[in-house]
Amino acid sequence: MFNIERSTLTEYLIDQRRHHPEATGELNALILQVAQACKAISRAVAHGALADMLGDHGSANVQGEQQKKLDVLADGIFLRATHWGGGLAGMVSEENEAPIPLPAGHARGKYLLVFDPLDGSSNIDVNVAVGSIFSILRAPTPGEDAVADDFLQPGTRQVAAGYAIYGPSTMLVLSVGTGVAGFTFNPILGDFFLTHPDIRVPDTTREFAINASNSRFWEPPVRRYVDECLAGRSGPRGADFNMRWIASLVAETHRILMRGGVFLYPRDSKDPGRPGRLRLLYECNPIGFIVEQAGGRASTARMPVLEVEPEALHQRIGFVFGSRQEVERIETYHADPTAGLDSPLPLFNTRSLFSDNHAFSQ
Ligand SMILES: O=P(O)(O)OC[C@H]1O[C@](O)(COP(=O)(O)O)[C@@H](O)[C@@H]1O
Ligand SMILES: [Mg+2]
Ligand SMILES: [Mg+2]
Repeated sequence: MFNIERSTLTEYLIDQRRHHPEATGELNALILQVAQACKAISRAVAHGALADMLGDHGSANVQGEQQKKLDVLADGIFLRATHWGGGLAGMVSEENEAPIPLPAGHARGKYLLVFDPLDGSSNIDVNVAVGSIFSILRAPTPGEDAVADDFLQPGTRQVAAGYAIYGPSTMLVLSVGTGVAGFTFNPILGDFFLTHPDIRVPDTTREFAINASNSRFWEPPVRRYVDECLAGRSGPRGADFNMRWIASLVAETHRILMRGGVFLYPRDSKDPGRPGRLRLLYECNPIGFIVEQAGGRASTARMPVLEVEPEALHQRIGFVFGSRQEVERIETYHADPTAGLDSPLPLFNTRSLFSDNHAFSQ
């Protein structure tokens, strides 16, 4: 049961470092500090009401969202676990408007850390899985304090990204750019062990995730996509679809990595000041990096999300990711909202993007 024959996270990182003979070990040290933070947050989440962890903190963050006690605690844990480490030139968190100042009189490193310390906050009080998300970028001026503009790098430049999920078991899912590996936390040994060595997102799926309460604000291509899924076997897709909505991005991501699926939190007209719900730098980019490294696709529905040039630290954006064929279909609908509508049969019969739809052509 202790699985000590499996690689630990540390062993995995040392092994990955062999691909980079010039590496100093700073990246590995930083990832291990993040993992340390996730262990501490996992304990806090697990103790729940016993440790007075539930409920509101009574404050609002920079985005005007009510902070939960665990949002604030997890933010502090991330900060303390990483800011003395030496590898960092700066850090940005969901919970802080500006980059968090690093301790004075301490050498600056070559990496930037961007994180969502507690994702899925609305689920804390109802005991549903939550998580933490992180992204690591190179500092444009290593050795010096980073400024806000230094963090505005497209997701393609991420060196590493990952998330921890605090569910029935705690897991860390990580990519250092060589695929995706999943580690399960052994609370008795206090370490993460490699349990999912090469996670791949299946190309096809019959499961989608979207917050349907926003449907009146959706754009026509999203409405069309969902309508076609809901139409099931008798509709143009010729297959029944299942639906999930957990309202924890990490939990949705984990499900999609484990068994496929497609997730949409698209651009909508709910709040004109917010083109989308999720934040580019510490939600969409790290999750997009993981998903693409696992062979899936991550998009704004109009372009690959990792290619977006960020404009602000807390920028929101439409986000669609998961099984490649479904994301490509949604992108096609956005590029041409009437694609295939004039001639219902040919689109679904040809050996094209939609050629997986055997049932309809039968
Ligand atoms: O409540 P909604 O609109 O369904 O939004 C759910 C989304 O909001 C989030 O909880 C936002 O993240 P935070 O909890 O870190 O603010 C995502 O995890 C989730 O996908
Ligand atoms: Mg979040
Ligand atoms: Mg959060």
